Amino acid sequence: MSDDLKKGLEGVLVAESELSSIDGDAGRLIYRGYAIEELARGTSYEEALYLLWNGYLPTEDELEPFADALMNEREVDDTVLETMEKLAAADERPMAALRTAVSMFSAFEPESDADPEDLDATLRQGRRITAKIPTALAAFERYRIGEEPVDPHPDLGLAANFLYMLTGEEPDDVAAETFDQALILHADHGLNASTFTSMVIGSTMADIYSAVTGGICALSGPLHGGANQDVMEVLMEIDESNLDPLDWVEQATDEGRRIPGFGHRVYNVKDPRAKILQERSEELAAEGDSKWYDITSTIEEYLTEEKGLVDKGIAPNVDFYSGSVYYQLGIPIDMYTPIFAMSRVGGWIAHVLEYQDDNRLIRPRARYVGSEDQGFVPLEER
Ligand SMILES: CC(=O)SCCNC(=O)CCNC(=O)[C@H](O)C(C)(C)COP(=O)(O)OP(=O)(O)OC[C@H]1O[C@@H](n2cnc3c(N)ncnc32)[C@H](O)[C@@H]1OP(=O)(O)O
Ligand SMILES: O=C([O-])CC(=O)C(=O)O
Repeated sequence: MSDDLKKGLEGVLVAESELSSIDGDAGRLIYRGYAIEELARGTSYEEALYLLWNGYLPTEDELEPFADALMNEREVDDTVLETMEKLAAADERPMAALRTAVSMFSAFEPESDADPEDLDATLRQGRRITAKIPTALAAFERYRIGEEPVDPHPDLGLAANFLYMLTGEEPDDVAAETFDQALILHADHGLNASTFTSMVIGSTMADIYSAVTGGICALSGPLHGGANQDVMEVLMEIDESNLDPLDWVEQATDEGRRIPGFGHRVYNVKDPRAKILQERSEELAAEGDSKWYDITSTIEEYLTEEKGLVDKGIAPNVDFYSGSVYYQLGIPIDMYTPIFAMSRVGGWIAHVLEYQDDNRLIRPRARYVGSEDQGFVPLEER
């Protein structure tokens, strides 16, 4: 037994996986052997899900029933909708509402009595969760703006349907394709903190609802999925400060503030997903308001080149450009992290199933550095 302390489990190997691989020095990400760039440009989120869950890219004949099954399971029980309405009225945060919604879905799971070792049943349960998350989230947003939820659209895939349920209007092709691509880019990423959380929960053979709920909790933090919202808030803070963006960043870094959307445990170079999202952000900017793209790219250039962060291995991560993309799609800022969850649920489910297929309880240890002998004193004598 090694006594080496690996704070934050950095570099600790805990599992084998065929799902995704990251080369942090080359800035390369693959899902099951396919480069993320090819998947982002050539597939839909449904195809990426199929790939992660089944191990290969589907044919058209395989994709159709898979996408239909997802469509048929989009509706959520009225009790969930009523809860979304109450949480919206209580000004709850969308990420917390989503956490509650997923936990509630299990009450309406038709296969709730399935044997935990029946991994086919777990996958069907996971598919139901994945199908319902956009519906619950969009309903929450509708209630928040004083509108009724919009029923799922019978002809739209997961990405376009979410935008439709959010706004009540069918998105144009650019919006639907950009959002679909963002979902593909966020679907999996090795043993990141939220996926590992789901795996730890899954390793106890707890149900997939618990594992996904735990993943949502871990994703919500600012060091992980919460950073995409923080990036947009920083951009707005810069805009409202009336300072030159570079003066603002100079001041922030001098004060020791961490710039959200920068830095990564695995990448020492720019995240390949950030490159793709940057392209999307630039394209959207060319058609509309270029302000957010301009501020973001100016900050990147300044931090990486002039401040030398790139030499320290600190570069833009996936969250750096997703904010300006979502903003230009008209998505409310506090929905950015829930959208990340809407996509990453695919990876959580895939990793839990892969791990449970050859399960061993995850249980590390801590080095005890407390006192060995305090000398016990009964309550009345303390
Ligand atoms: C989807 C995702 O989860 S991607 C990550 C999203 N999170 C963010 O964007 C938040 C900002 N980034 C960070 O806080 C970090 O880079 C993390 C948490 C992502 C990775 O952290 P770790 O691998 O644990 O690195 P750690 O926190 O030890 O930082 C290492 C060094 O880089 C510096 N650093 C890391 N990120 C940043 C940043 N965004 N801005 C400035 N400096 C940074 C740290 O100050 C530290 O410097 P030091 O050694 O001189 O003290
Ligand atoms: O891998 C990580 O640690 C964080 C990340 O980029 C992700 O989860 O997409």
